[in-house]
Amino acid sequence: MVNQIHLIIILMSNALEISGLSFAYPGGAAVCDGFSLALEDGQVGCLLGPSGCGKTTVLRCVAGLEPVGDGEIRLHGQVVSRKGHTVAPELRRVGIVFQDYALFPHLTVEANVGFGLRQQAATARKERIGELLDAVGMANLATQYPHELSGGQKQRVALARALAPRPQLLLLDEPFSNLDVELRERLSIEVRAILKAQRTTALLVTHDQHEAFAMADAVGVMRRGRIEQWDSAYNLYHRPATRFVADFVGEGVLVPTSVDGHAMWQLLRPDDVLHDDESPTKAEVLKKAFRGAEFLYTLKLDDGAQVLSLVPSHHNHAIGERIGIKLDIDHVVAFPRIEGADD
Ligand SMILES: Nc1ncnc2c1ncn2[C@@H]1O[C@H](COP(=O)(O)OP(=O)(O)OP(=O)(O)O)[C@@H](O)[C@H]1O
Repeated sequence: MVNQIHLIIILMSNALEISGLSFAYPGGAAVCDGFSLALEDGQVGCLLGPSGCGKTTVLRCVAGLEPVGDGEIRLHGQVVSRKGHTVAPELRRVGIVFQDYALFPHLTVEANVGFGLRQQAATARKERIGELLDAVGMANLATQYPHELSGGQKQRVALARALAPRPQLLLLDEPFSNLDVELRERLSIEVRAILKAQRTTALLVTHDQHEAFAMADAVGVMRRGRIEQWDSAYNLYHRPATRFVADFVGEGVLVPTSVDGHAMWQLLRPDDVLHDDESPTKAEVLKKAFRGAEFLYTLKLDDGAQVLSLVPSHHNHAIGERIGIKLDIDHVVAFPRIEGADD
């Protein structure tokens, strides 16, 4: 009976639930205060935010590396952190992938991957190592040492090592920030596919929104130790809940406007401002950035306001030229203009 109740609790509960978490480093100010989030089984979540907003600190609390103040952290319904109670990191079944790979230099790729499986019988261990090396595309490098691998290959091994013991949660702390942009984009997509294939619940931390968008089912934009908006990438971009989210996610400008007599800021994304030679509304080209398929133009309107416009790159206009524009706004996003509160 007790076991049945336990099973029902596990089935009903989230894989990870953080509620009302507060945390301060000894002698320091609060890093998190009233921080909450929940991840369902198999969901990939991401904390996205500027440097110093507390992303890594939240991961450290979830991993059991820091004792928490107020609030609770639960893994599949079991409280692993609350004030005065911290389940040790090695008892949480939480895997971690770090920015700097942290591989064992004296162990081969396969020994690194098998490190967390030392208690298992040799055959089962070998089978699991093989399965993971296949999943991350490293089977042909099984006997190499870390110093013989590229950055991307090292991070694949680190991922395989973290996944090998089937953690109930995987934490990834800026996993691709040491890699070049192209590889970063490719690996984010690959790693998401691997996590989904292994049905792993994961929480990623990054300040790179492309990485967040490529990998996560839901993204929490953090500011000063709290989540401002927990949402899909699409909604964060098109329906930002606060001015901070609008500023932090994607490109765009906030232009002053008036709605029903109220002073507001209206968000204009570069894809809201279209270039149209026939349009009577003209704007001056102040800056242009070539992006391959498109130019990102910074344009000055007649009232002095500046907007961005994404234009197919065969429309190659000179700085200082006046070009026709029109707005194509599907959904107006506006925030109240409050004196002194627009930081
Ligand atoms: N060991 C520590 N002792 C005292 N303060 C710390 C410690 N580690 C971090 N902090 C402080 O806590 C705050 C949050 O840091 P944290 O590393 O969690 O931010 P972050 O969002 O992960 O930043 P980044 O993107 O730069 O890694 C910062 O103000 C930082 O200075």
